[in-house]
Order: sequence, then C-alpha cells, then structure tokens
Amino acid sequence: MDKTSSQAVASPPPATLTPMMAQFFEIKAVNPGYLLFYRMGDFYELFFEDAEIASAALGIVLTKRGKHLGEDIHMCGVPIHAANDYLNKLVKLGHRVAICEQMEDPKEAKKRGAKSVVRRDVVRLITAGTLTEDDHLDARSSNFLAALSMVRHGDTDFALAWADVSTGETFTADLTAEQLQDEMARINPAEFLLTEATRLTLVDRHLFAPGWADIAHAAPPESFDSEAATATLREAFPDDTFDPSILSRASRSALGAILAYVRESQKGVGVALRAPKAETTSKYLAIDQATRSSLELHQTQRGQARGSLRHVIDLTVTAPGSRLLSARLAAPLADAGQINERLDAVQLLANDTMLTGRLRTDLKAVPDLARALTRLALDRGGPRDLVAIGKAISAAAALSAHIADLADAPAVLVRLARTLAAAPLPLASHLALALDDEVPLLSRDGGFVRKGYDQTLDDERALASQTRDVVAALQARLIEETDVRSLKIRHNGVLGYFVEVPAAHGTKLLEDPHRDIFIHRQTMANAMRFTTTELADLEGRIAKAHEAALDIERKVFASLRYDVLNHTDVLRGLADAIAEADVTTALAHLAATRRYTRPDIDNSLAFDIVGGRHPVVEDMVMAEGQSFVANDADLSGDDASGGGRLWLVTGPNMGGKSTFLRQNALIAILAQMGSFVPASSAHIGVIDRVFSRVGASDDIAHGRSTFMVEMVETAAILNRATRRSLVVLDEIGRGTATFDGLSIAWAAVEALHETTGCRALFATHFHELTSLAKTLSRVSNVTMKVREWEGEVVFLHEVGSGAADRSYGIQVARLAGLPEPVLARARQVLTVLEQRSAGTASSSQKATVLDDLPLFAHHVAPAPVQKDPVLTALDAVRPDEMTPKQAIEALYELKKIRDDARRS
Ligand SMILES: Nc1ncnc2c1ncn2[C@@H]1O[C@H](COP(=O)(O)OP(=O)(O)OP(=O)(O)O)[C@@H](O)[C@H]1O
Repeated sequence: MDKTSSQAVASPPPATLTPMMAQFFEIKAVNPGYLLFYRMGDFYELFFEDAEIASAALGIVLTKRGKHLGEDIHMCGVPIHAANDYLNKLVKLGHRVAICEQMEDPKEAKKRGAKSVVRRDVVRLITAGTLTEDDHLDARSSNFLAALSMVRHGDTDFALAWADVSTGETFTADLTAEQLQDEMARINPAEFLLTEATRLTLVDRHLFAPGWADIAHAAPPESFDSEAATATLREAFPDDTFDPSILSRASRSALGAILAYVRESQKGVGVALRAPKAETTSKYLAIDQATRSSLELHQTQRGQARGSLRHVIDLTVTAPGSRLLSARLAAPLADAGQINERLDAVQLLANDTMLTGRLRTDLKAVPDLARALTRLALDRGGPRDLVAIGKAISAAAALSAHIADLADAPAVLVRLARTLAAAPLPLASHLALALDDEVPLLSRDGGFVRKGYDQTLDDERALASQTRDVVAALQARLIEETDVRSLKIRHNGVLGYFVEVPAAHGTKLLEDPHRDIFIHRQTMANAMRFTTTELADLEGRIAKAHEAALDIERKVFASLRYDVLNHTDVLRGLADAIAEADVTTALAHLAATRRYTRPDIDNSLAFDIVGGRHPVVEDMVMAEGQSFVANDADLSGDDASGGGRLWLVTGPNMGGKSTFLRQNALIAILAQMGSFVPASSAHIGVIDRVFSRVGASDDIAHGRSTFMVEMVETAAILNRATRRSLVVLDEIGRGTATFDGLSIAWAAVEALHETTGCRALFATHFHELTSLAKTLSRVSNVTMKVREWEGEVVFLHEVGSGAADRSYGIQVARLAGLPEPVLARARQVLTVLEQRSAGTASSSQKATVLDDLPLFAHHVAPAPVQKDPVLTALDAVRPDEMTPKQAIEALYELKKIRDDARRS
C-alpha cells in the first residue's frame, strides 16, 4: 500500500557504524515507512534507499557518503529554505516523510567530546492526510484523512471516520458495503487508513475501488481497538456535549485509528480536532462514483476543474466558502424542508442585490479562520494567523450587522446573524492593538508587536536600534584619540564588532599609549583589526537588548495565542457561519446574474422542468457567441400510476442527447444542494439517488472492457434505484453485438418501468426501442430535432415528441472530416442495408453488399493528394542561412499560412 519502503534500510551490526550512522539507523527503525529527512546544518539529508527514492522523485542529484558494509552509502539533500517545495512534491506523489531535527546546538554536542553526535529526533510526520500549512494545502479544497473499520455483527458492514486535520472537522458514518463506495467518492480522502485484514476483505468482496490503492495506508490493528478508542475519545474531546457511547463500536474504532495516527504524526503537539459529527447517509442525495464522474461535478472526466459544474457555479469569495460549496455539491440534501430553508435564504439575497453586493465585498477580506486556528492550536501558527483571526472576528461582526438589519429574515439567515453576533470583539481589539498591520509569517525572529503595546519591549528595541548612533559616536571618539582618520568600526559574523585600521597604522595601535586600549584580533594583508573593552561591552549590551526584545515578543505571542485558544469554540462557530454566509451569497449572486430560478421542492414524484439549460454547456455555447436552446422535461408521476415517467430519447449523433440528459440530472443536484437552477421553472419531488451513465468508456487499466463496465454500472442501477430515484442512461448496450445490445436495453427499460418506477431518461440509437411506448404506459418517445438542408444536417438541439427515424451518423462523420471516398462508400452500404432490413433489396443487391465489402479499395479511386501549403513553405526554409530574427519571422509566416489555409 505504501510507496515508501518500510524496509528501506536494514539494521546493520552496531560495531560497524559511525556514531552518526548509528543514530540514523536508530531513528529510521522507529519510523518505518517514512522517508527520513535527517537535518544536517542547513540541509535535510536522505540516505540509502530513501535517497534513491527521493532523488528519483525530486529530480535531484544522488551522491555518495562513505561506505557501509562495503557498499556505497547513497545520499541526497535538500536545502532547508526550499524544503517545503520538495516535501509538497513527495507528499503529492504518495510518499510519507519524517522530519528529523537537530535538538541541540552543535556546540553543546562538542562539549560532550569531539566525536559525539548532535542530538536529533523526529518532530513531525508529514503525510497527505495530516497537512496543516497553507503552502501544502489547496485553500479551496478540504483535505480528509479517513479510516475504515469492519463490523462483525449488525445492520451495517463498515464504519468510516474522517477528519480534515487542517480545520478540525471530524465525522463518522456507519455504512453498508454499497454505501461505502459512494461515501468514499463523496469525501474523496487524501489518505485512507485500514488494517491489512480489512483491505483483504474489501478486495475479496470486490469493494476495493481501483483508486484507493494510491491513498491506502496499512495501520496496525491495535490502533483500531474500540475499547482503547473510547478512553482516547473521552480524553481528546473532554467537552460534555460529546459522548463517545452514542457512536457505534465500529465508528469509535475508526475514530480511534484517526486519533492515533494524527497524534503520532504531530509528535506530541496534540490533536486539534472538533467533536465528531455522526453522519447519516439517508440525509443526502446518494450519488455514486460513476455518476459523479459522468456528470463532471467537481472535475471533468479528464481530471480538469475547468468545464466541471463546480467551476461554473462556484462564485464564492473566500477559501472556506469554496470548500463548503464543494461539500454541498458533493452531498446535496434529501429532505424537502432543509432544502427549502436553504433556498429561502438564497432567494432573499438574490432579490436584494444591494445587500448581496455589500456582503460579498465584506467577505472578500475575510481570512481562513479555521485553518489559522488549527495551526495555532498545534503550536505551528505565527503572527499572521493571529492577525487573520482578529480580522475575521471584526468581519464577522460587520456581516452580522448587515444581516441583522433585515426584516422577516429566513431561518438560515437569522441563525447566521446570531452566530456571527457572538464575535468576540474585545479579542479582535486586543489583537489589533498588539500586532502590527504587516507581520512576519513566523514568530521566531520577532518584529510583529506593535510599538506602544509594551513599554519594556519599546525600551529594549530602542537600545538595539540606537546601535548605529552609539557605534558612530564611539568611532568618532577613537579617531579623535588615535588621530587615525581612516579608523572604522565594523561588524561581521565571526568577530562581531571590531575596529579596523589600514595596515600602515596598525603598529601605532600596538604601541603606547594605545596598546592598553586596543586588543589585537586579526592581521590582514591591508588592514589590522582590534577590539576594545568598551566595544565588547557595547556589543554585549546590544545583543542582550535584542535578545530581551525577542523574549518579550515571544511572551506576547504566547499570551495572545492563549487568549485566542480560549475562544476556540466561538471562533469555530464563526468560521462555519462565515463560510455559510459566503456560500449563500455566492448562490444568490449566481441566481441573479445567470437567470437561475428557484426550484419548487416537495415530497411528490414530480420532475417537471420547463426551459431547462445545461449550466456548463450553456457557458461554452455562449462563449462562442451562440445561444443555448432550452428544453423541457416532464417525468412526473405518482404512486397510483406506478411511479415516474420514462422518456426514451432518440436523435442524431451530436443532436444534443447527452447534453439534455445531463442537464436534467444537474438541475436536480443543484436544486437539492439548495441552489437555484438554470430553468424557467422546475418542480422536483425530492430524489433519493441519482444515477447517470452517459457515454461508456473502458477501464482497461483495471481489466474491464467497455461493455463490462457498462454492464456492471447498469447492474448497479437496476439493483439500487428506487421509486424516488432519477436515472439517466445513455446508450446502454452499445458496446456489444446489435441484437445482444438491443435486448439488454429493452429489458433494462422494462425493468425500470415495471419494477423500479423511477423517473428516467433513456437515450438510445436502437430505434426499435421506441415501440415500447405502445405497451408501457409511462414511457414516452422524444427526439432531438434536426433539419436537412441541401444534403446537410442542421441540429436544432430542440427536444420534441416522437421518435427519430435515422441517426445521421454519416453526416456527422462528414463533419468530423472522414475522407469523401469513405463517406461515399458508407452511403452506398447504408442504402443497401436499410433496404435489406426493410425487405426491399433484391437478392442480387444483398449479394453485392457481401461481395463488395472486401473490395472497397479497388472500387474507390483515391482522393487527389493536395500538398499542404505549410509543408511547401517549410521546404523553402533554410535554417542554417537565417539570422534569429529571420527565423522568428519565418515562424510567424508559417503560422499565418496555416491560419489562412484553415479559413479558406
Ligand atoms: N440545447 C443546446 N443548445 C445549443 N447547443 C447544444 C445544445 N445541446 C447540445 N448542443 C451542442 O451540441 C454538441 C453535442 O451535443 P451532445 O454531445 O449532447 O450530442 P449527442 O446527441 O449526445 O451526441 P452523441 O450521440 O454523438 O453522443 C454540444 O457539445 C453542444 O455544443
């Protein structure tokens, strides 16, 4: 499971080791499975197999450092100042890293003897699921660590716990085997803990999804002990509001594993998690992995954000808002009351664009409170995190004031205003008073406490900063006393402050009367360096003042941090409320600017969309200056008539079938996440599961053919869809022989209609299926309209009743640029095949088809070869005879010829 070998380095017999290598082996042995970043001065060094892995992954040089058991010791290193970038890269590649620091000043080690080694220890384990620093994390995405435990008895099979260590959010859910896959797809964890036994069971039951291997990490069975977990949970969440006994035993065990792993990774710094929330999957609209990917909710099927639904609808202005929007899109609700509550708030703000504008402006300046708070709790925060918290508190108070002014505010906004009003303003004032406007990232070097906040600090700083004046005065006096005009007081890292005079004057200072004052330090080629008691004394005072100032700043930081952490609960509430305010205003802004309307949500089996649009395709079509054709869909039904309707969608390739199918599923998802929808009106009875299979693709990497993937997914739908579900199926049965495919599609439609009774859209090229509308009462035929014009086909993208009589495949092939001879031949074959299936072909024509097929190449004259104008121009280019300027001009010319050729 792990990429980083745990047997990277085998322990050698101790006698053969240098003390440093002995220390390395000792530390390596207690951190198996981690690449050891071993601190040596200004570098982190990696040794042996760690070095080989890291140098290959990071593209850095692999060197050697001595021998071990007769073999070269491989080594590579990364400088401290660039370590973060390298760590990021390694973690993204699935490696786990142990950071081993020097725990004492090397001078201390030397005091123990020349050969003694600097004390070192691992201070932090860095893994994909336990990151907290901004530069390791994507601001707009959650970063979950998940753990799975198995249940031996009971209704559910598994329990999953997951936590975002960077914000503290923690959840658990008891799951059936089916739900497990869906939940994992929803949460999309960065790292996944399970025991080897659980992994083997999952593999055995075909439940271990292909992508999990990259994130799975074998955790020891002891860390899943539910008894121990109960005690650990009580200790980790002493809060009275959380009682571990309300969780199932399996949930506690999974949570225990999370806590153990987080604690281990933070090496004693603590665990800053929030009390776990127990999730019930029935609260949410279930969406399985295949549907998420087919609908391109968070990313396109090619893995890009641009082109996904999220990309189009995410108008949030804060990173936490974006994370919440993403979570809501991943888990739309399945309760009409809760959905309507969210919609009420969006509606009010969509109607009040002035207020929305004001809120959005305020929100833009709000920092990421949750992540700053976590870093401070883990003692990894800096002055910037304190400033962020102060700003967030003030912003929360301002937001609350705006919302509180509203008359008849809906419940969500009233709740938000109340939470935001609890913003601890005195804490914000205190932070503003204590901290500069611009502060450094780390507290280590000071320089962040505002002038005037602490008198002693100001005094010490004044002393330190007066150095220059005091040194200048001393230099002037020494020049006076020695009469050496070129005498200078200088500073360097080795000598500290010193007096420097040109070599010619050096001897003068070694003689009376100066030799009592000037103490010789160094003779250079051109100069001589001295110190004086007064200078040494001054230097001591300056260093002391500097150290004293730093000490005071550190104390100020610690006390401010303590104050902030005392407000943890209220600040977490604010962080949630700010994110929710951002999502609500963003959705209102979306509704107001993109002509989205409020869906009517209830508990019926309605699905009546008037003038529906595809949010993403609409954007793309409009960007090309065309207009998107809105289409209606009515799949409404009721229990009395056996459930919802099923529309059989036929029509030409490229006619807009997939777009129409997907847009209806997307409208349902948007509506249930509490967003307005791209339609003139939408009436939707709450959907419990949505299934979408649009366009089959193979899964060669995992050994499944197109057809097999399609059948596995169809089976999942037929087995899992209920009367409340929405099913969107495109071209089932396409991947096999015509008759097999048609039969499977036929049986699937019958099953959905007769047994499931779900609302469904079924697109097909099997025109034979349309006859089902005659026998199945709730099946209707619709088609994507086209117009033929001078032998060309024009797609109207309009859904009308009826069935298509043909697929226009050859016209589409022509648009795609298939060579004319191939098209001509295809037309010939098609005519005969059509006649044959209609029974009108003469037996000689039928024979022609069969006879002619292998003779294609002889029948059709090859198209005349036209020479590409770009290639012709390229032939004339003589690179060796060109100046750089001529070369670039030639390049432009080539591009122009290509563009002209495309236009003509
Ligand atoms: N309602 C619409 N309004 C405007 N343009 C549309 C509309 N629907 C689809 N299109 C355009 O037509 C293109 C093809 O649509 P789509 O992929 O849905 O066709 P299809 O019928 O599913 O084709 P195939 O059967 O080959 O998969 C889209 O990329 C889009 O540019």
